[in-house]
Amino acid sequence: MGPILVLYYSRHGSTKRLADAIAQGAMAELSSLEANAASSSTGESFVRPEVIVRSVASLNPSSNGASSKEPGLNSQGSGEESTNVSVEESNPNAAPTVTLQELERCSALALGSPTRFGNMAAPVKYFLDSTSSQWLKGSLINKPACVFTSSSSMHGGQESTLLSMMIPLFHHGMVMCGLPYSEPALHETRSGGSPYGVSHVALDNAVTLTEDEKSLCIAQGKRLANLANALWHANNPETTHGA
Ligand SMILES: Cc1cc2nc3c(=O)[nH]c(=O)nc-3n(C[C@H](O)[C@H](O)[C@H](O)COP(=O)(O)O)c2cc1C
Repeated sequence: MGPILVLYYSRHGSTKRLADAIAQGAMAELSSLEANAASSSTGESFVRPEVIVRSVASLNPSSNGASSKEPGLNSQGSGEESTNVSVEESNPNAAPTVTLQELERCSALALGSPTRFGNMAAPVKYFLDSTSSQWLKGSLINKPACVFTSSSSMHGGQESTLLSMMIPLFHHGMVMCGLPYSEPALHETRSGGSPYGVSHVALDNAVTLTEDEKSLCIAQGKRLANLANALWHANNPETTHGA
């Protein structure tokens, strides 16, 4: 069973916090699956998969003089599409950059992006647009996935961003999982969190997650890991749990 991949882009750190909390939930679920297998009377063994946290690469520096604040503008600032993409600084504390092999090998994917005009950020879309060979090979078919986002305002397009990130994952044949309303924090949250996926509202650029946001991330990570194990086992009936 390949690693559970938590993949994100984050410029200021909020989306990274969500990613780290989802990874924490996934690891907790794997520990509990491992403990259950160890205490099982059937003597079933469980080979625990890794949880890896990765970021997508920033866009390449423009050599045509376009401002880093103006993605997509050409040197005349006309707004016409430039052949060189412009600089998008990433968080210096970002996780290592993902490779296509890591994506291909994963047994589950959590994909996160800041909300940008109600949509995913360009570096995330740019990365997804580089995955046609994984689509051709069907590498992600029947693997579970979830999506997450951070925005600066409560009604600034979190749900549309989450839905937009799901679309390419459906094309890849992934099995989308959100959060059920049996999660108490989904009823109680006064900030981020939705059945479409976990989120953070970074009012005044506050990157720290609320208790409800964090507990929903943990629940999302657990659900993703649990589904990864179940789906992988269903598709590989002859093999040891998690092997
Ligand atoms: C180009 C751009 C577009 C943005 N669009 C939105 C938006 O539509 N709605 C919103 O609430 N916040 C918007 N924001 C704010 C970010 O979503 C917010 O700061 C987010 O928490 C950043 O995540 P990060 O800390 O992971 O970088 C935008 C920011 C930028 C730079």
